[in-house]
Amino acid sequence: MDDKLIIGGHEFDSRFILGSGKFSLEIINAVVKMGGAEMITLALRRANEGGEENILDYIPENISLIPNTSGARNAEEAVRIARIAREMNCGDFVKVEVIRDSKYLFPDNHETVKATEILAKEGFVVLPYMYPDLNVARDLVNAGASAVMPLAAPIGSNKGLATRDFIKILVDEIDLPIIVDAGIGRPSQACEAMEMGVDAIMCNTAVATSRDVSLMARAFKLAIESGRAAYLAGMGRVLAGKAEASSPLTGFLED
Ligand SMILES: CC(=O)[C@@H](O)[C@H](O)COP(=O)(O)O
Repeated sequence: MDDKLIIGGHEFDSRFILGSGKFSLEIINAVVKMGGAEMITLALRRANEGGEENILDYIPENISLIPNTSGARNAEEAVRIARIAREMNCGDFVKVEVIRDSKYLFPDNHETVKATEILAKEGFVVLPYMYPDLNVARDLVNAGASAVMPLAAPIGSNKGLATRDFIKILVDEIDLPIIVDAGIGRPSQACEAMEMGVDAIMCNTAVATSRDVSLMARAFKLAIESGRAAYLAGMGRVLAGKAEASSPLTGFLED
C-alpha cells in the first residue's frame, strides 16, 4: 500500500522519528535500524561532541538528519542555531525548539511561531515543537511550518498522551502533518495516537530508558504501523446500552 508521509515535499515510508539525545553513539545505529526510522533528530551541539567522535559517523547513510534548535531560549537563538546547522551541511530541515522553562521544558509557543516564520521564509523545512493549542497551530501554518509537533506530555516523562483531546483537535483542524513529540512512554500510546489520525510519532526517552533498546525500537515501529493501519481501516462502531450477537445464528429466539 502506498502510504507515504510527506513533509515539505520529502517522502518517507516510516512514521517513526527517533530523537538521538539520550543514546550513546555505540547503539544508535542498531536502534535506528530496528526501529525502521528514516528521520533522526540531532541537537547541533551533538554533531561534534568536542572529541574525536562525530555522531554523524554512527548514523546510517539513508537517514534524514533533522537538526533541532535545542538550547534556544527565544526565536533569535533558534534562528541562529538553524542557520549554523545549514552552514554545517545538515540540510534544510530544522526542528524548532524554543524552551525557557527549565522545570517542565514546555515550548514557548509565541517565540516558536516567530522563529518558524523567519526560517520558513529562508527556505527551511520547519518542524516546530509546540504545546497543542489550535490558535498557535493555525499561526504556525500561516508562518510556513511544514508540520506541527505537539507534545503528548513533558519531555522525558514517559507519561503518554496527557494532551490527547487537544492533539485530536489539531488532527481534525490542521491541514499539515501532525507529529506527536515528547512524553510518549509506551508503544501502545504511540499506537493510540496513530489510531487517532496523527501522522507520525517522535520519541527518544521511552526507547532509551528501556532494558533492550533495539527491541523497544522494534516494538515502537510495529505499534506505529499498527495504529496507522487501524486509522486507515476505520474503526468498527461502538454500540451503547446493549449487546449484539457476533453471528446471527447465535442470536436468541424471540419469546
Ligand atoms: C522536544 C524534545 O526534546 C523531544 O523531541 C525529545 O527529543 C523527545 O521526547 P521524549 O524524550 O519524551 O520522547
